[in-house]
Amino acid sequence: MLRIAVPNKGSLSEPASAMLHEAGYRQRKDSKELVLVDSDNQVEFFFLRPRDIAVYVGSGRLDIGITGRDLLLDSGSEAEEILQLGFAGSTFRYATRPGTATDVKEFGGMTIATSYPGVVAAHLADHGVEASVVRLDGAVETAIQLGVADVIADVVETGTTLRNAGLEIIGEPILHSEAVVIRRTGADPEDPKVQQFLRRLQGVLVARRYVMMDYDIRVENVEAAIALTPGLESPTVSPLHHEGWVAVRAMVPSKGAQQIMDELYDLGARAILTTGIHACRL
Ligand SMILES: Nc1ncnc2c1ncn2[C@@H]1O[C@H](COP(=O)(O)OP(=O)(O)OP(=O)(O)O)[C@@H](O)[C@H]1O
Ligand SMILES: O=P(O)(O)OC[C@H]1O[C@H](OP(=O)(O)OP(=O)(O)O)[C@H](O)[C@@H]1O
Ligand SMILES: [Mg+2]
Repeated sequence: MLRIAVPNKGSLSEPASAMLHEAGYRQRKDSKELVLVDSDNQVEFFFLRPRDIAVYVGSGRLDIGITGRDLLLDSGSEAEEILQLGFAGSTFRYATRPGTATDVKEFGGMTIATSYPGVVAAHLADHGVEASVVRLDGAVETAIQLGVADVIADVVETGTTLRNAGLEIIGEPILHSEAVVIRRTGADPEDPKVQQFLRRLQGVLVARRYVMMDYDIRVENVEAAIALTPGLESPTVSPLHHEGWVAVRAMVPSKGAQQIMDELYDLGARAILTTGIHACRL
């Protein structure tokens, strides 16, 4: 049985379970459940604190896990990213009160509060800056107001929390994070159980990002039309009973599908339909 770590709380928890459910796996009904066996699919899910997941996977106790790239890097565990999941996207950045500093290089001798001390210490070392790092569990933005730190380093999504705390961003993002699937560094990349799990999640990603587009078009315009809808490999072009016309079927990114439909219409395509993809294996 494949043993998989899933976040039990926080920003990653709900979208991770939703994605697993879409991929055909059983998910827990009660948020107090810690372990769930999906015998039909031969997997066992362990619902763990997001911050602990890289530790379990890095130790080899669990085969794979879903966590945030920032948490993986901060843990320093012997685990690596094998698939990006496209949710819980954020940047990790420094911020401070206006007037404190304008560049990381000015942080020397200051105190930096963060929930990610591993990431921050490594970043400061890379920039040759000697500063103290104070680890806090959350609500890090308040640390400056309460005099615990001069600078914070924290997750930024919309920037609203920083603005509300009267803080301004300093420098470029320390990293870009999103939810990722991880496994132990050096684990067998060909493991068929892991490969099947990844194909299922990739199927969900594709089903979320693409729609199927069908349309009819005159033969002489088909080349111009398929330039707009090249598909992932190659579009299907089938003859129609109506002479001089063909039917085209191709996957197109759902973002921008309406614009493609407008352009196809202008090219003379008709009966242009898009349908959602429920699941797929490429
Ligand atoms: N506002 C946010 N937008 C996107 N991703 C976020 C946000 N806040 C946290 N994350 C991501 O969630 C993961 C951290 O999960 P964790 O459960 O530790 O914190 P959380 O989601 O802030 O939950 P909580 O603070 O309620 O415990 C990280 O990968 C982080 O990048
Ligand atoms: O840029 P924003 O859209 O404002 O989002 C970023 C905030 O979201 C998270 O906080 P959370 O609500 O999880 O509280 P926490 O600080 O206690 O983790 C994160 O730690 C930031 O504080
Ligand atoms: Mg948080």
